[in-house]
Amino acid sequence: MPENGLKVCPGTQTLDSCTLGSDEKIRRPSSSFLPARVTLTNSDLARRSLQPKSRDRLNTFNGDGFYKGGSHSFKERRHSVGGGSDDTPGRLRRSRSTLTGWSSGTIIQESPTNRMLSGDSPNPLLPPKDSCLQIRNLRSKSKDGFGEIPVIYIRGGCKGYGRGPNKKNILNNLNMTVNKGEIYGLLGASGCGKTTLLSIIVGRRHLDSGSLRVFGGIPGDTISGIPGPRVGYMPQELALYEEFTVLETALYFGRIYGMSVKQIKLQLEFLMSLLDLPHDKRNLSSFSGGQQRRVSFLISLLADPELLILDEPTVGVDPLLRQNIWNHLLHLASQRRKTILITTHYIDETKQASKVGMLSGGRLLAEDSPGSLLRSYQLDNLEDVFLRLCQRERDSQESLNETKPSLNQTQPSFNQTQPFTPSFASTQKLKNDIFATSKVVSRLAPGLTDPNGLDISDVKSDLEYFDSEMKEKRMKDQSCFPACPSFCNFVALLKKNFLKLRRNPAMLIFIFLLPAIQVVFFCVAIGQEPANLRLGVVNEESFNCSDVSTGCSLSELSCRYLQVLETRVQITRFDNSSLSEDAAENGDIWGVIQFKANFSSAYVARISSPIDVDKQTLTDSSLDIRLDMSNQQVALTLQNMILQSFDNFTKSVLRDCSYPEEAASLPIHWGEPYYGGKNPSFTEFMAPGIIILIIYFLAVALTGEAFISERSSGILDRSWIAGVKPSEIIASHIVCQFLVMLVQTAVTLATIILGFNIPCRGPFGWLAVITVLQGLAGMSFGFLISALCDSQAVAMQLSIGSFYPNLLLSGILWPLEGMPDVLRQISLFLPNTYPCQAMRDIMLRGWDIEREAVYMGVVVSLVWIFIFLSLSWVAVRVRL
Ligand SMILES: Nc1ncnc2c1ncn2[C@@H]1O[C@H](COP(=O)(O)OP(=O)(O)OP(=O)(O)O)[C@@H](O)[C@H]1O
Repeated sequence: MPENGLKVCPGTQTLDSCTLGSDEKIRRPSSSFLPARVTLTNSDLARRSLQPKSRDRLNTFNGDGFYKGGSHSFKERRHSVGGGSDDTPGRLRRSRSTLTGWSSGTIIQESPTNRMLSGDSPNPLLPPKDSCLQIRNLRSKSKDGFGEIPVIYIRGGCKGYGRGPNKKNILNNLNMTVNKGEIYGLLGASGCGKTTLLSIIVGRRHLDSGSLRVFGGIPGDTISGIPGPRVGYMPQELALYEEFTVLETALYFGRIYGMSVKQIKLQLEFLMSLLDLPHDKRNLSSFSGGQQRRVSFLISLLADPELLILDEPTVGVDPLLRQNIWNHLLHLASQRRKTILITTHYIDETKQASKVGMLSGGRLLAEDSPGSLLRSYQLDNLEDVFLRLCQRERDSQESLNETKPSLNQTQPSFNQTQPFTPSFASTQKLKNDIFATSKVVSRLAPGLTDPNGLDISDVKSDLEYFDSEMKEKRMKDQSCFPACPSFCNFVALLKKNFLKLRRNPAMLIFIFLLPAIQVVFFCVAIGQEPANLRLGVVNEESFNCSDVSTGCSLSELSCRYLQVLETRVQITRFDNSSLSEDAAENGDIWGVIQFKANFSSAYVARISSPIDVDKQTLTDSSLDIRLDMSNQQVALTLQNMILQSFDNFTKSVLRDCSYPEEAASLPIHWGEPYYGGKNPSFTEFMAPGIIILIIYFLAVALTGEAFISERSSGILDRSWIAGVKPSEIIASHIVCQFLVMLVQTAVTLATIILGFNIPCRGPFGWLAVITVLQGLAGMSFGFLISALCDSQAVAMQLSIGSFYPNLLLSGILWPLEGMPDVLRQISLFLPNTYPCQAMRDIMLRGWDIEREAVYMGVVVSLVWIFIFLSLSWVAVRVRL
């Protein structure tokens, strides 16, 4: 969008942008700097378009008389002084306005507050003069003290929601001027775009097209002071931490505004008395709705801002207090020259405003002082004026629909979304008149070519002037600006984060103990050898085994073997194989061992002379075993027990008969393992992965909603408008979470290593470092999720969605060597894979940091932290 040019809102017809009605007034927005502005009726314009050129003298007047003048640049206007008022004529200002010469126009005069001399009265509550805040509070007055630039200046502002055919235009070529010291009451039906407009002014949203300047700068540009303490914003929602007291809330926002604790407390005392708020230490959650609204209002006043933007501040406030609030606003505007933009549904209260803007159909139907509006429409109250304007809009819209159906067909979304589309013409003839008028106007003033009724050259020069002023100020203030607020904001955010944790001690203890609790569950429930497994036995040699042989006795050896086996499994004896099979098929036992009637003699023959035995002897000396293999872990454990028991049984027989034990063993010798014990447990294999999993995903869960609740409650917006930056939010969360994570890591490692004797053969320090880094990676991922998601449900789904790939592919549950090659390569890029292997190598192999596998665990964790934080920062910046 060209900043200095004006264009018609996308999806809006050119003619729609004109502010003319059939007998409506034409305002000249470009003459917003003038004390006296002129509005013309449509008939005036039409008449003028037919007048000979020589009669179109350009005159400026203020209600009493005319000032004949031509075109002057904006800089010339800065030298103008005084102005007219509603009731009393003031001194004249020179103007370049090309339309001020039409004598039949209605005069829109400057409000009394607008005529006040420049310069704020000294405020004892303001931060000290040497603070950065003070330097940021740029005076909107020009160097020579005259001709202040407007505080809010919007020309041709367009804003819509949605895309393509679903796009809803909310603001359509809106022009608005709010001058210093004015109370500007913004009126409009619910849903007409008031909040949208306010959020654009404070820099939370951006115009699709058109120009906006606040304090002469573009919101978001640090030198404009927005976001920052120059603006006090009260949103419609509460947008406060309900678990905080009023003082804590004030301290949080006050620090962001750069105020000292003393200043905050001083200001708080005054504002609490003004707003009749209770001086107790209750949390805001126990305040009534009206009291909460007043606290919200208090926060917007806290830094004594130059510009107050109040979105329905008097909702839920009793009439007496409402009048108090208005009295204070009037005092701020008249005595302190504060500028106040206020939306309200109580139309009547805006009669106290210096100017009222009536928003409908995306633009201001009228923008004038209440007195002028009442006089112009000859009505008693503003509500009737508003209704009259809306009714007129509706009528003209209907007549336009009747006469020009094709116009609507081309703009379906426009008409659907804007019931009170402004009436510029009710017939084609009228439209032609207006275009003819525009042509005359452009002949009179060469810069005026925009059929929307805007003097493009005026707007262009205004914007150029603002920009040059801002450039000058930026150069002057550069030295102090960047450093100071960041530290103040960081401290404020950090204190707020810790306070939030402290406010909920039960939750804090739970957060600290949760990893330990999970580790205990893991160590107790997972990795232990299955016990009390039931095995059926059909022993044809001896059913009861009443007489178990000992020493070198070689009879009833089956009973001797079962005696060894019984120490590890539960044995159930069956008379015959059909009964045991039934039990196994019913799931009562995990398997059946069957001995032949001549097992002992056949087995002795087999081990005595293994080469000479016949096939029958081999069969009779074998144990017939069938297992239920449905549970691999149980089946493998049983196989292992049966084999080990048989090995022990054979060795004991050979030993008792004075034969070498090894004679019956497989000719394999298992040496000392390089790493780990001879009988490694599944727990040891799983422990490193479990530590990572617990720490990483607890961090994801704890930070995954960090921004979401703050964003949905409007607190994030409010903090941002107060001057907080995304990097500060992230940094404060990192510090806070880091300390929480240190405690979690200490508790987890102590539980697993000291509590459950899981060995850590390598350097404990590096184990702790990788654990903490994994927690930070999880925290950063949580930030990313919360920056991307609007709702907690979506964030939860994303967290769970990421949990399973990490669990299954990172080698936590199963060795990477068991995966297909491609998947193994992919899994190496996951944030937990290398760190898990590194921890396993430290704990079980005892490796140190010089090993590649270990330092890769550190490096990969750091890389993922960087990636997640960078993406979070981008996401927060884009979405904040
Ligand atoms: N983020 C958004 N996405 C889509 N539409 C939106 C969004 N925010 C607001 N709107 C729509 O824009 C229109 C103007 O909303 P806005 O909140 O500005 O109205 P309002 O005049 O402040 O209303 P009220 O007086 O009830 O607070 C409404 O129709 C609203 O539904």
